[in-house]
This record gives sequence, C-alpha cells and structure tokens, in this order.
Amino acid sequence: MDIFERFKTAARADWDSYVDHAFVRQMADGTLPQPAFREYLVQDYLFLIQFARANALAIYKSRTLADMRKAQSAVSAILDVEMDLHVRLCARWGISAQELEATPEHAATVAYTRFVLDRGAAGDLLELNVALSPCVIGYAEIGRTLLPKISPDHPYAEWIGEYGGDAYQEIAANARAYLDDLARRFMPANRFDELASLFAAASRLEADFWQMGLDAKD
Ligand SMILES: Cc1ncc(CO)c(N)n1
Repeated sequence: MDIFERFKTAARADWDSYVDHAFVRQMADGTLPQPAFREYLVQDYLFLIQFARANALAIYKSRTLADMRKAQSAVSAILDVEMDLHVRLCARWGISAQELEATPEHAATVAYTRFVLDRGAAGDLLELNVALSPCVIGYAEIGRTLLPKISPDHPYAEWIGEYGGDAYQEIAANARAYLDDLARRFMPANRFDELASLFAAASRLEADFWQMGLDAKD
C-alpha cells in the first residue's frame, strides 16, 4: 500500500465526503444546476492562482535540484496547461476573463488555499505535498470514476474529459509516486498520524469547496 492509500484509509470518511460529494454525483448524472457549476468555475480560477503559489512554495522548500524540478513541473502544469484549459472552459460557459479577474474569492476558496499555504509555510516539503495531494490526486480519481459513465453530449463532458483524460491521469500518477518517495525520505513512523489528519483536513476543505458551488444562488 502506498502512502496515499494509507492516508485515504486513515481519512476514509473525509475522503469520501470529498470525492463522493453531492456536487460530484449531480455532475455525474447531469442534474447539477448550471449556476452551481458556474460559481465553481469562477472560484476554481481563483483557486488555481493560489494553487500555483503553493507549488511555487514547494520550489522554495526544496533542498535538491531534483525536488525543485518536480515542483517546477507542477507549477508549469498549472500555469501553462490547466489554467488555459480552465479559462477556455469558462469562456464556453459565458464567463469572461474580466469577470474571472473581478470576482472576489469566496470564503471557502480562501479557507482551503490559505490553509495549504500556511501548513506549507510552517512545515517541510513533505507536509506541503500532503496538503496538496487531495487536490491533484482527488480530481484524477473523480475524473476516472466519472469518465466511463458519460456520453459526449453530457453537459459536463468537457470537465470530466479533462480530469479523466490520459494527460491529467499521468500528472496525478506522478504526483502520487512522488508523495510516496517524499514519505520514504522524510516520514518517520511517528509522523503518520499528524500527516493523516492534515490529509483529512485538506479533504474536508475540498468537500467545502464543492459545497460552495452547490450553495450558489443566482
Ligand atoms: C478545488 C480544486 N481542487 C483540485 C483541483 C485540481 O487541480 C482544482 N482544479 N480545484
């Protein structure tokens, strides 16, 4: 069992509240109200900006060039790939770049991203990567679960195709293998419980992020 599987097992209820959230279920069956998805898309743009900062912090936290390059490729995956896909997806949902930039962060966006940045700032490279791991690996798990269940004309096919597709699956598989490598290097057995509760907290904040979308009114 790799370290990610061990964290997931230790944090099972919190993990499930995230990957099996009502937002995800409604997205899967196509019943998710469009305002919920729209709110999510706008906030996820703001999330990705902070997520890029957190990965940049991992460069700073690194002590070897190999670790710096790992973090650099995560920053590049966000800035050069995921962000462009995201802005294009927003455009197709009628959300302009101006609107993305003018919208303030929701409290759930602030809570999640600043939590990761704070734990990362106070902790070491492993702690930061544990805090980040539910994001990348969780979205890949959701995408992989949903992709086989949908047809091309599904209202959320594009989002599901992006996260369930091979390119993102490979990014997540690499992040998962890297987390295992970091745990082998930096995690004595007595650190497991503390890191598992960090993993659980990050998973709950991901669930709150979905809930923010569901709670959108307009
Ligand atoms: C909230 C959130 N978590 C994870 C990802 C995956 O990068 C994302 N785009 N947004």
